[in-house]
Amino acid sequence: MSARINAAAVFCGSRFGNMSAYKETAEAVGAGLAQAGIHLVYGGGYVGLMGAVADSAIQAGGRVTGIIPEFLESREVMHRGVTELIVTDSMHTRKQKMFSLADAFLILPGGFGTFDELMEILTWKQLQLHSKPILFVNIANWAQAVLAMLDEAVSQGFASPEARALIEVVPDAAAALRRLETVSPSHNRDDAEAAARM
Ligand SMILES: Nc1ncnc2c1ncn2[C@@H]1O[C@H](COP(=O)(O)O)[C@@H](O)[C@H]1O
Repeated sequence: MSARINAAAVFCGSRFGNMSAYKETAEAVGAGLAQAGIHLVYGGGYVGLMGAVADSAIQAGGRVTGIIPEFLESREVMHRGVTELIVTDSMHTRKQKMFSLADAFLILPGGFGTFDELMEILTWKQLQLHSKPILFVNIANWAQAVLAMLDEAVSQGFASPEARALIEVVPDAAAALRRLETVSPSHNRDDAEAAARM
């Protein structure tokens, strides 16, 4: 696969979850990005699926940038084997930096932090601050309840069907990696200008 984009940000859990498929998916995504020559941008931790995606990308020879806020350095066990580690002063700066480096976003299984990251990147897209793809990797239907919540917001008249369509749901790592092959780097918006509005 030849890379059409430079970098993808992966949002995922700082825990492994209850099914082996979650870790296997994180590893497949990490290795697949590396093999495609796509730079992995992630939250900088060594634990859970975050560590798994980074480790597999590193093992496959990929470029990995971890971005972690100073106060989480010890709690999430900062990964010291990554190509580049950026320590930020806040959670918000971390997300802004991840946003500005990435051409696309992959959401893997995770907990509340992953949900926060998903909703922020989705609402920035809803506000037309960016047009980068958001791929929700719905392994074993783990995200069914999240997707149902989004659908309900549309049903209840709180969100538009167009906004709901801003998330692409893919079933597994292979489908996510295939979709990335079709994405062009996003140059239609000045990231610095967009970041100033976030
Ligand atoms: N409130 C939060 N905002 C942004 N990011 C967060 C928040 N809480 C946790 N995080 C980060 O998200 C990832 C994954 O967390 P999980 O809860 O395991 O999904 C991790 O890097 C947290 O620091």
